Amino acid sequence: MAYFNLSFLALLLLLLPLALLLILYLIVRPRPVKIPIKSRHVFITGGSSGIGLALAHQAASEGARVSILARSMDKLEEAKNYIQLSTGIDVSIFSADVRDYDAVSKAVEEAGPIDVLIVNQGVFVPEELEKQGLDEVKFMVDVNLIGSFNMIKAALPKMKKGEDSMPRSIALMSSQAGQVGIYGYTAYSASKFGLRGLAEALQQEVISHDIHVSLIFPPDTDTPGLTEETKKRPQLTSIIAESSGVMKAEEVAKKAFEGIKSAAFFVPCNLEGALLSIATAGMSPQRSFVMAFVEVVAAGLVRLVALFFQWNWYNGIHTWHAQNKRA
Ligand SMILES: NC(=O)C1=CN([C@@H]2O[C@H](COP(=O)(O)OP(=O)(O)OC[C@H]3O[C@@H](n4cnc5c(N)ncnc54)[C@H](OP(=O)(O)O)[C@@H]3O)[C@@H](O)[C@H]2O)C=CC1
Ligand SMILES: CCCCCCCCCCCCCCCC(=O)[C@@H](N)CO
Repeated sequence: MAYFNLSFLALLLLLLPLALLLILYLIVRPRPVKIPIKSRHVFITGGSSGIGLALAHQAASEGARVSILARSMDKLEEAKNYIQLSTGIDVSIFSADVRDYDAVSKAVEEAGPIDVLIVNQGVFVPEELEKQGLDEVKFMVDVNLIGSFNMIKAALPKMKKGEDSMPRSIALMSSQAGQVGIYGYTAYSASKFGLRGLAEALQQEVISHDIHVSLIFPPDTDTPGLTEETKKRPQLTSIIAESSGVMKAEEVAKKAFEGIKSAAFFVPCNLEGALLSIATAGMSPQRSFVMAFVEVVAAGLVRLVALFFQWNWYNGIHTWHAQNKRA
């Protein structure tokens, strides 16, 4: 009898997760889809530097037709030459400020219909809100958030009527600071959290046109932008950001393309990022039933880990203030 009960229990323990996996397999929406890159038109904003340049290089290496957009023509030409030399691919360049809708619209018109739009441009000036000028706050929101609206508004009509019948992608470059608010990043985090709302709503609007939205969440990444940023970053910003380490732009680009190709809605880039994505899954879509399973089963435990991170960060903030009062 005891033997029977035990094996029954073991069977149940095995069947429950299998049943959950089956249910999730049946219900995950949107459905999994593959986005081909080879021979397709990949348009990257902020493609002349850092992560954007690494993305452009990777797209070219995979045989895509690549266009990049940024303000400085000099940096665009430098990027074009670099990619030409290392891949033999000729990249189209467009000089425009994403804050200028007409300029962006004209660039998109010239570039032709886009298959994969990567909205990657971004600016970051970390400072405590009390010290930061509202002009800088507005600058970050304008470039990172409103600039992304401008890009998508300009590209969407032609993306809907794609030339081929293959699925297309709109990918947005967020940041781990777009998943959790970080000291010194009130404006930056707000601009990146904004991208999440944009992405979630947009995915529902474009799904019937076979367009798939991805949100990429890198940690600190070694780029010209980060070099500038660290010169003026509050110490506490760096201490908290160190929880997730630093990646190379090429590594982020590789993760980003893996995510884009599998049309993942959330694209974390490192282990901490994977945890962060489970902790902040919320009501975001999830196409992978395996990831959905992990999210459901690990939710409580990952929340506990998140609370330990907050414990650690707040202790750090208190300690820092105590020390700097004495100094
Ligand atoms: N580096 C990091 O630690 C992390 C970065 N990110 C995000 O990744 C993205 C790229 O960052 P990163 O590679 O470090 O940045 P870089 O500063 O190295 O490059 C930024 C790119 O964006 C372009 N750009 C900036 N402002 C505008 C504008 N108004 N209109 C058009 N293009 C513009 C720049 O060209 P130009 O100046 O000529 O216009 C450049 O090509 C950003 O969205 C950033 O928030 C996310 C997490 C971490
Ligand atoms: C469940 C537990 C999760 C634990 C992991 C938490 C780690 C969070 C670290 C946040 C780092 C933010 C870096 C922002 C980089 C950036 O965007 C700037 N460099 C500007 O470009």
